[in-house]
Amino acid sequence: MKGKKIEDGENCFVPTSEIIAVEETDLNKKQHNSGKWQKMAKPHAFTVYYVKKARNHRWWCSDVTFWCVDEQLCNQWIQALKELLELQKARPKQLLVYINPYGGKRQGKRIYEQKVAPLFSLASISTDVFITERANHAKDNLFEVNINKYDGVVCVGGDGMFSEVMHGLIGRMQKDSGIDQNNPKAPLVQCNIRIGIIPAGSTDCICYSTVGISDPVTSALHIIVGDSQPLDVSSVHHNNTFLKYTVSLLGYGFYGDILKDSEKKRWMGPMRYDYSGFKTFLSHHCYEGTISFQPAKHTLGSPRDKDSCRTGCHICRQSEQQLAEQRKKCGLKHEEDEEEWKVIKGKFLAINVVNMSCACPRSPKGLSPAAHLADGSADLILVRKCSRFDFLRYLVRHTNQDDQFDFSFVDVYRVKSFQFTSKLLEDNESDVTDIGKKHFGQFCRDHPACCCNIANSTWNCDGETLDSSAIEVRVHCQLMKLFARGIEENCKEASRNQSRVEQLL
Ligand SMILES: CCCCCCCCCCCCC/C=C/[C@@H](O)[C@H](CO)NC(=O)CCCCCCCCCCCCCCC
Ligand SMILES: Nc1ncnc2c1ncn2[C@@H]1O[C@H](COP(=O)(O)OP(=O)(O)OP(=O)(O)O)[C@@H](O)[C@H]1O
Ligand SMILES: [Ca+2]
Repeated sequence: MKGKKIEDGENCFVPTSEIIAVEETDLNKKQHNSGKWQKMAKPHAFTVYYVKKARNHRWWCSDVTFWCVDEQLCNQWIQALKELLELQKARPKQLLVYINPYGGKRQGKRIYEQKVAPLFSLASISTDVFITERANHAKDNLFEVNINKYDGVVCVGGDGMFSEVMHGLIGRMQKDSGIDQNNPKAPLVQCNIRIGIIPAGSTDCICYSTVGISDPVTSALHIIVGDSQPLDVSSVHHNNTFLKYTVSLLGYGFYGDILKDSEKKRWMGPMRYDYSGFKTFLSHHCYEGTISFQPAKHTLGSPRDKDSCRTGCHICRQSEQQLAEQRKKCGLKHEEDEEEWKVIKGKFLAINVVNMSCACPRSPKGLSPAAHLADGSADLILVRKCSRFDFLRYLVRHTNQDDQFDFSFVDVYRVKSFQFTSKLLEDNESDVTDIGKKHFGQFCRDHPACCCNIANSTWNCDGETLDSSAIEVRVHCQLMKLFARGIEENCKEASRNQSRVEQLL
């Protein structure tokens, strides 16, 4: 925390919504060796802790101390400011915190204790902290706790840890409402308890894509000020059996293979993804299958838009309204039953379905830069069979300003539902006796010019593997909420203005 002292004739401007706490200042602890206050017999002071916005969406906690000769006046100020803070009704008072001590670089516990807990305590937030001892511990626990006691759930870890907490909360919500998650068409009940993410994982894509930076202090401050960002969630089913929910990447081929290989190298920490990424890139496998999807007609946006989803996004708001109206018109009928399906068959290096941009430190603009957080749609990115060199050109564009969709072998669609069946499965399931067709994969492997793999790939679902390759996916508009506000526009500008105001007043 950086502090400053406001003296005679100076002013400081801080919006109430960005005040973290107000405290009487202990002048015995605080040095007051400047100016006229030194001469004063018994000065009084109070400190206002507030959000300071820096570059690249980073927030930190700053403080300003106000000095005064009159004790009563000082107390009146403290009282008035505390009352103003009480009016900030969206702020959480009681949080349930889950820490994965083994995520990312295994720093979750230290990050929470050193960087986050002091801020929560400054903001008078009470916490029940739970350190996980095994995978799915947090998820299982969420089915048992008295959830109504809390104003939010915080997960300290990576995307996998977030996924656990999300499954716990959404699953609990459906169970309590008698909704069968195995029914792919079931209208899921929205989850109103917000989740906060303290990034301590390997990719931290969900945090990065919803806050703009992967930084524990910034995330803690978004929780403290009570931000709220609705988020689309997609459900994944196989043969009327629920598999998983996803909010970031559902990837087959390249990202599925990276994940599968990297799971054996967990000991390498976040580096495992680069190692397995390089290996998978060299192996250059493609997979054959059939994709069907329903285009998202309710949303105004397109994946090739130049503008991306920002705080208070109007595309998300209007798309959600449009969907609600459609649902009203259709009554009990499933509106998706009426809509057309598009079918695409082919050989793909990667099939990615993303509910958000999937921006992360490795790729600050993400897999689909114009994807929206809460518009009830996902972007389906198909990378068809191409040369290694072309695939590398495609990958490199995730790290620079060039358009990664501007390739003849890349197609992108905005969808509301999606299905995939691998060729291998189609062949095994069909009654065709043609041996050649049944062993298509084998032919491909034997054919030197073809890189199609005999085996299936695996689905990477927010960093977890799925057991089935044939899946059915549905986007559920704004199914849950995060303690975040999306990416703020002109962040640099905002921070420059704030400091200018502070200097001027
Ligand atoms: C030449 C450089 C090209 C760099 C291309 C970078 C593209 C990076 C795109 C990242 C997208 C992340 C999507 C988020 C997925 C999360 O739900 C999930 C769980 O945390 N993370 C991963 O699956 C973890 C996925 C990790 C992916 C790492 C990919 C690394 C690729 C390296 C390819 C090297 C080729 C070099 C050839 C000389
Ligand atoms: N105590 C624990 N022991 C082992 N595994 C755990 C424990 N707690 C949680 N997990 C599991 O660890 C997995 C990975 O955790 P996490 O997402 O935090 O880190 P990561 O995989 O390094 O990061 P990212 O998902 O951002 O790539 C999660 O799927 C979670 O279920
Ligand atoms: Ca979306």
